[in-house]
Amino acid sequence: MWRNCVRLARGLGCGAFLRPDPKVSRCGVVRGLSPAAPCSPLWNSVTWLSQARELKDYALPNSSWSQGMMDLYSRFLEMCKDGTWKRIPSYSNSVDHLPESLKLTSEKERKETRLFPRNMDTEGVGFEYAMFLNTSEKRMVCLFQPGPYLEGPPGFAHGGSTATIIDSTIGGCAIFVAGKVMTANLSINYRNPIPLGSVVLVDSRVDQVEGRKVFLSCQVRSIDGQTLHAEATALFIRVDSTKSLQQQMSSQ
Ligand SMILES: CCCCC/C=C\C/C=C\C/C=C\C/C=C\CCCC(=O)SCCNC(=O)CCNC(=O)[C@H](O)C(C)(C)COP(=O)(O)OP(=O)(O)OC[C@H]1O[C@@H](n2cnc3c(N)ncnc32)[C@H](O)[C@@H]1OP(=O)(O)O
Repeated sequence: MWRNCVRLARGLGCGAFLRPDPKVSRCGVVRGLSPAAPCSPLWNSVTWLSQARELKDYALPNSSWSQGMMDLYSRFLEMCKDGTWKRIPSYSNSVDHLPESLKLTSEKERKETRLFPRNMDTEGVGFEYAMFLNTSEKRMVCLFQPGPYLEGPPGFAHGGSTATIIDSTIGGCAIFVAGKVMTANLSINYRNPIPLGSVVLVDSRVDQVEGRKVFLSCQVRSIDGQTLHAEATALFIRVDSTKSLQQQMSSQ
């Protein structure tokens, strides 16, 4: 079963968080993948992408990460050891995250599907973040360090960038629990501005699932938990009938 989980996760592009992969360099680039590399239907289905270009996992530490970001990241990695939490790898193209079963036909044909927060060319200037999933709690947390290109009020993160990271974290949580979803509603209360370069914890969870509707909530807090920066509720709608990633992983 473990082997199948690993295979599935590779198909999802998740190999990096399941076990160290010798093909993944320290900066998270997956090198030299070919059809002869570890084989499973899901793995094979993503090799056409990796042949065309290298898959870089952006949710790994880089030199722009502050000590606070590194410390928090290490704390969550520790919590991954007993399987309670899982580190979620992150790529610049959204389809690289998805198994074939969750892709629309048009996505299969499209080679470039840029995922907005992962498409800044310089490390540290925009969205630096790493996500961790707790499946039993239906919870996704995101460690977020906003860079200077996200400036809104002088010295602070633009509210739209905060909305983006909330939407991505909540969205990631909804995807793992419910499968392919779209944001239908996102309601945010901004409580305290987020200083650029600081590190905050975006903590989201699924509160309820009613048919195709997935209701979630989220809080954005400082690392010490003392400052509430924002809180949000969201409604996501499932847009197809495929099983959730969580169901697929547990049925392997
Ligand atoms: C992008 C993939 C990345 C993959 C990542 C993989 C792994 C995760 C790792 C890391 C996470 C990283 C990234 C996270 C990814 C994504 C986050 C961003 C997500 C987005 O950024 S996504 C873009 C913005 N999003 C839109 O662009 C949606 C535009 N919109 C529509 O596409 C339709 O509107 C739709 C599909 C929403 C519904 O359309 P529909 O036709 O399927 O359904 P319908 O309208 O019938 O509604 C069914 C029932 O929901 C109720 N309902 C609908 N809307 C409501 C509302 N607003 N308020 C209250 N209730 C509502 C109805 O009232 C009815 O309720 P009832 O059944 O009770 O009558």
